Amino acid sequence: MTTDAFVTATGTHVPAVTAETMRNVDRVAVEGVGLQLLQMMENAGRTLAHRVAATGEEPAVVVAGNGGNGGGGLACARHLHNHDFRVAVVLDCDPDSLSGAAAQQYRILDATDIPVKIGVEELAAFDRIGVVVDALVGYGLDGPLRDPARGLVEETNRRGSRVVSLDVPSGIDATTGETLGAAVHPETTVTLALPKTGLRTCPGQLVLADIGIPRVVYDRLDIAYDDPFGREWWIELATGD
Ligand SMILES: NC(=O)C1=CN([C@@H]2O[C@H](COP(=O)(O)OP(=O)(O)OC[C@H]3O[C@@H](n4cnc5c(N)ncnc54)[C@H](O)[C@@H]3O)[C@@H](O)[C@H]2O)[C@H](O)CC1
Ligand SMILES: [K+]
Repeated sequence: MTTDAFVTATGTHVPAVTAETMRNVDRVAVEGVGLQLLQMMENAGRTLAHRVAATGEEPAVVVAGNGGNGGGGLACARHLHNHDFRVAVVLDCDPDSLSGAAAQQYRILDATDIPVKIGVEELAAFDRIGVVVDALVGYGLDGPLRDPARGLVEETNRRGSRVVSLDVPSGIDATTGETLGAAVHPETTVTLALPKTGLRTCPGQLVLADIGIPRVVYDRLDIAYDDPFGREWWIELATGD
């Protein structure tokens, strides 16, 4: 299901999609045209790194879950580190519980000297945090945030840190926009490929990142898509009101 709810600075209308439709986009991208999740995740992480760098804040602390959202955060940490930004990672889980593309991202990260810590006590132990990168949960939220993710969100909010969220602010339902318990309050959300219907009421700036999905995928899913990016790799969106 899509609703035409976002518009670019040049007036292009961008269809918003539910979490279910986004899963279908991922499925057709992988099974239909051969784009791998790891490729899309890497594109997501690199664009996120650009937006985090633009805050001018250091250190950046990437708070990462164990799914696709977390994997994008791990890629972001590596791209920031490659460009001499001070960065650390706080996982909400033991790295051994990572799987698929997120585990592949962690394996690469583990070859670097980026500090990786686990749990809310480690987040609280930072003397100073320039910006929190919220890569805990994206469109895979299944209900009110549970610990440890909830504790990490509450600590982030307690600190009052600047926050940049990946895809969907953690704790907000990607389809309905409901906050089902605790949720972060990002200044910027970098959402991926297409905006989600639940982002209409999203606080702060909304940036849409191209993660390399060819438009044929949208055509196959009958999603009315006018290229919103032109010569840009990411663009700012406003609600279409
Ligand atoms: N084409 C795209 O849009 C792509 C998006 N990518 C990113 O992948 C996520 C979706 O990944 P998925 O693994 O399906 O789910 P999440 O990572 O969002 O969430 C699963 C993660 O969250 C935990 N969790 C879920 N509900 C709760 C809860 N109520 N309380 C606590 N924790 C919860 C769960 O345990 C998992 O750890 C998308 O948002 C993008 O960021 C891909 O990178 C590439 C393609
Ligand atoms: K998130």
